[in-house]
Amino acid sequence: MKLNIPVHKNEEYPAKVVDLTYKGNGVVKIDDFPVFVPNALPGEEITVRITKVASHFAWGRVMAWQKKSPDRVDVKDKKYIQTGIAPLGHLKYEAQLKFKQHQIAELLAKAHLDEIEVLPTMGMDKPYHYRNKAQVPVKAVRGQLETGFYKRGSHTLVPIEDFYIQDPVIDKTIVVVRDLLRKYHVTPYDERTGKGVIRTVMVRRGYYSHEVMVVLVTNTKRLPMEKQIVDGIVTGVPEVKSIVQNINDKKTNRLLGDKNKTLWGTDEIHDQLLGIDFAISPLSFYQINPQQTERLYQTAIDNAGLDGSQTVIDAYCGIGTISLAVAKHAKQVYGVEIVPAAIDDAKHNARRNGIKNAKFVVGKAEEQFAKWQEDGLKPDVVIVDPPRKGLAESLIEATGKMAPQKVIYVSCNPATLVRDIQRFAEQGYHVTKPIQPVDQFPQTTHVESVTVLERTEE
Ligand SMILES: C[S@@+](CC[C@H](N)C(=O)[O-])C[C@H]1O[C@@H](n2cnc3c(N)ncnc32)[C@H](O)[C@@H]1O
Repeated sequence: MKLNIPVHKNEEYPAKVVDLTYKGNGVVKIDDFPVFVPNALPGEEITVRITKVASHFAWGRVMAWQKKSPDRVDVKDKKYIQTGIAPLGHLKYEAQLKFKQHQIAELLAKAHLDEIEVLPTMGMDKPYHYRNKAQVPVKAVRGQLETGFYKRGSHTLVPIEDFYIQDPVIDKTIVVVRDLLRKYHVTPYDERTGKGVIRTVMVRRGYYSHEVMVVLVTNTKRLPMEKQIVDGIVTGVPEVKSIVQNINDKKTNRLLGDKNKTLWGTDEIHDQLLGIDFAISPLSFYQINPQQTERLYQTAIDNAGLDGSQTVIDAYCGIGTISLAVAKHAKQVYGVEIVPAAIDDAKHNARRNGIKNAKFVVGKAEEQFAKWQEDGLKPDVVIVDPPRKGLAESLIEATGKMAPQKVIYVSCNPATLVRDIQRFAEQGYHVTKPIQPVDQFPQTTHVESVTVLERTEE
């Protein structure tokens, strides 16, 4: 069957932007045919040039604006759009927060769940400079060693000094390291030839502790001019507590290798989340935006309604952030997580904080739920914080059988959240409070939220 496609590559059309996708692209319709246009906002009138045509949609680029949205802000630097550091950076922050709230509301409406209310998104007072971790590639650009970020969908490095959404101390640290690598002629890794020394610079900084960790990822066992570079970092970054070499000598897209060598200072740095002290080593997972993580998880914990007598399951517990914070308000907490290293960190952090009523298990949450159910475990509250794909159906069924009074759902994907709300209804659980979105990643399209489900049917 021949498809009737009304647009052609490289042709230009006048168009009105009618929507914004969940990925932050504007949508225009040309004879009802959808065209996705980056950097275009609803209400804008534009001239669009078609860049790519597929069978049911096309991509386009804005060539000119006839009318701009009142929600548009000037992007500080076009590099943030080119690299995808701030894909919503052209939208006013208040409009970003509404965009996130509406995304959940629209998906609920499509599922005929309009009766569930969605609260305004909890945002940040300063929605930039929030990231406590940077992983920047190092490459030769026109013969000079540069640090920066890749252009979207490519391995072309765009040199950047101010990353806008990262802690500025981290940005400064990267420049100090870059200048030392240049000064001592350390060669950047070349992924085509597999030659060169330095691949990536990773920097972490504790939000409360201010402790800085610098990780130099090398393609070689030895870091040339090690002493000079370490001395230069210690002098140039007063808050540094740990300098580590991570060896990654494989031809891979993975950023970090498995082997770490502490070159100076401690093996780990520390920071607090929800009053718990966490040890962070080079390979540990740790929340990227601590201020908003505290608000997101505190919302979840407050809604659990704990008084010290309850048994709580924290599914997809990662390094146990929620479990360890919940432990002081519960009788017993059980955490399950698929990554063994994260569970090691959770146990390590429980011991360091003197927490004895949290038990952590490595495994697939869906399988562990079936085991707990068979063992007769009767949690009062189940907290879930799954990855984007949401919950396995079997986990929802096992939850129904264990019959907790409440399920607190921390979600990073509204589409799977709405699907799972419908599946929970089949088990007798209904949303009893408005959903609370929390902006964990300002300037990006990520949408996090907390939903409270209660057992309303036997
Ligand atoms: C959104 S994160 C939760 C982070 C956690 N609350 C914390 O503070 O560290 C989702 C977690 O689910 C884990 N995960 C993914 N699939 C899983 C599965 N089938 N069973 C258990 N954990 C899984 C991931 O490794 C990740 O740590």
